[in-house]
Amino acid sequence: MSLLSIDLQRKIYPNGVCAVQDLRFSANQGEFIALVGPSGTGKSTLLNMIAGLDTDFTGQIHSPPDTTLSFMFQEPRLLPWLSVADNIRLVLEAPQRQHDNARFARMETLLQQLGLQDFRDSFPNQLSGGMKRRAALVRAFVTQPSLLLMDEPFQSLDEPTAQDLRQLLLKLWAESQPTVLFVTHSLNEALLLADRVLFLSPRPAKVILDYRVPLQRPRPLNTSALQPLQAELLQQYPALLSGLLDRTSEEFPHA
Ligand SMILES: Nc1ncnc2c1ncn2[C@@H]1O[C@H](COP(=O)(O)OP(=O)(O)OP(=O)(O)O)[C@@H](O)[C@H]1O
Repeated sequence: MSLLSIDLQRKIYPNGVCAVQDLRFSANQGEFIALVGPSGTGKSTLLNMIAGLDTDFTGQIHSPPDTTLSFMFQEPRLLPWLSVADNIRLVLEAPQRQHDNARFARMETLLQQLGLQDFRDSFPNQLSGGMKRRAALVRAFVTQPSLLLMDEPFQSLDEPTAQDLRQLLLKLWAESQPTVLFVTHSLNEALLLADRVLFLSPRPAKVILDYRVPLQRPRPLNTSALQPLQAELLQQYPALLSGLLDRTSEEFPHA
């Protein structure tokens, strides 16, 4: 069943930059979709439009009226003057949300599950980069969203930490099955996580390949298992992927 349907004709910023043109796709309930494309093509712009943060565009974005949304950004965006627990409570106590004890219980479970139970009263500047991302993951999942937007959430972390977070994300996703749109520069990360990879053109962004990842779940931890897929993709779509593969081979060494 479709959760999200995107039919965008155009997004032009006031300075004349056209970030998105003729971009169309739909996402089913519970699907994990990676968006991969060159730097500056319009990936963040697209997520902002889907989240309703940017409404100045021509086109349609449809989702059922009861869709609930979480957004995890490149930076964890924790408020520095609040503890980990208070940062998370903030989304539970947002004015439009009813006080719901089950959600507070869920916060405690997630803090435990992500190994943050002893850091619930710590402040963000007392946490490592990986722990801040864990807190951001708790915040993203605690409201049990039906749509989760993730904009390069594991960028600029060391590779083992990023790999741990990817596994945690897959576990949380499997438990509650939100539809995920995950922006990444890394083909390996996309192949490891997603059911489908949407490859975007250079700006203005449009979908140039909608690729279904032919791998069973649970996904292999060892990224060398992804090499045959990469090779096959490169053979089939050489012009499309050569740039991406060059960029990602360094950043994602074999586990
Ligand atoms: N507020 C803005 N005003 C004008 N131009 C903008 C604005 N925000 C983004 N752009 C431009 O729109 C284009 C798309 O930007 P966007 O951040 O969506 O790309 P991206 O694919 O997410 O990039 P990256 O992979 O580097 O994060 C870029 O050329 C960018 O400079």
